[in-house]
Amino acid sequence: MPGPSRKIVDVLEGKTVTPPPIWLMRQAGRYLPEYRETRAKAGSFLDLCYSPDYAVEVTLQPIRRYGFDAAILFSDILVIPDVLKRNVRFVQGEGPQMDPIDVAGIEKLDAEGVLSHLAPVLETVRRLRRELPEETTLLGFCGAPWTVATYMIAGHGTPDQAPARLFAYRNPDLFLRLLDFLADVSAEYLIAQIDAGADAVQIFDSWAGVLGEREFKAYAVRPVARMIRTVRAARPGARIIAFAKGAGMNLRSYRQDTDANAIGLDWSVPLSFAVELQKDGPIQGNLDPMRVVAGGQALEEGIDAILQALGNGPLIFNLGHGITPEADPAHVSDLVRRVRGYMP
Ligand SMILES: Cc1c2[nH]c(c1CCC(=O)O)Cc1[nH]c(c(CCC(=O)O)c1C)Cc1[nH]c(c(CCC(=O)O)c1C)Cc1[nH]c(c(C)c1CCC(=O)O)C2
Repeated sequence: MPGPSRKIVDVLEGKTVTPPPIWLMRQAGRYLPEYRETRAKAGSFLDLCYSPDYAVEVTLQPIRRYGFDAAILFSDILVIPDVLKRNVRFVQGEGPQMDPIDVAGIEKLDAEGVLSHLAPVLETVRRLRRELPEETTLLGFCGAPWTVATYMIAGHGTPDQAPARLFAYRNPDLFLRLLDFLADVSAEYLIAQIDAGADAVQIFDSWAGVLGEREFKAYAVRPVARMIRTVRAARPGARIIAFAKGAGMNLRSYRQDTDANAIGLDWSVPLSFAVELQKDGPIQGNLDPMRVVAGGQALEEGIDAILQALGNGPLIFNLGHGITPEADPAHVSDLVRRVRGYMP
């Protein structure tokens, strides 16, 4: 029996859908008053991630408001270090923190019990697939090994991930083992999300842009390729979006090297280069989130430039990174209306 038609699934399988389907990275978040209200009730941010009732609710909020073509599971990439017992906490106004890991800590990492600790997140995925409209794609996700490792090594966010880069130069073999470990744990997590009902998954490599050429191959491409190989070996046909933020020219062979179905583009990727990348397959992106904050002409011009350059090929309309808390929800309505009104 053929399943329901989901536009983002169609694009991931190589089709051109006109107008292009749309969702936004961080579409559930602090720019929405209803999110802030649920967040206040839930306790800590991790409590929100591990409570299926609240996590389902905040995932659905932007779908109800805007009718996006995809819902993305509400969780965080840092649940992986959390279940690896790194003592993750989200301090209001300071971003995420955890116990920094050292050589001895890496040698002691143990994947035992990881999936059972993530059971509430998988329960959220199952409930979402039941509650979402048939035509809405459900996206699961996780962080890429490099990006997750940067937080594990520094113990917090940094402007350029100097601690992880330095650690990798000083301990190259151990660092590769850490990335392989994270790749294998994360692949199992993605397989479990797919089994729970995710139609596709996105791998977020938010810090790919701080890597030199050789390090990009070793720390961004290789572990993500390993993850995708593992997921596809277990679940043939699994649909995967890989988003390597700030990767620039390194994106040229990223799709081929990782075997992702679609690649995500940040707003610094020139549209002329995006056109080249789209010749090899589906792309996702790449509106500057600040255009959504600005609204008006800045928003309209940014949308139109993307639609003109990329709207007649396989495109998932999205931002070039997550929407920010300052964004006006009314500007998001304007964005959705304009993309849906596109006629080639
Ligand atoms: C690097 C990264 C993280 N988390 C994530 C990434 C990769 C994407 C990116 O680069 O933005 C991914 C993420 N984080 C969140 C989602 C949920 C789904 C969605 O709506 O996109 C997703 C997909 C919720 C969240 N994750 C976080 C929030 C805000 C927490 C709050 O409500 O107080 C949300 C809605 C917290 C978080 N989580 C993280 C940071 C650095 C922060 C603090 C910065 C901030 O506060 O915005 C780690």
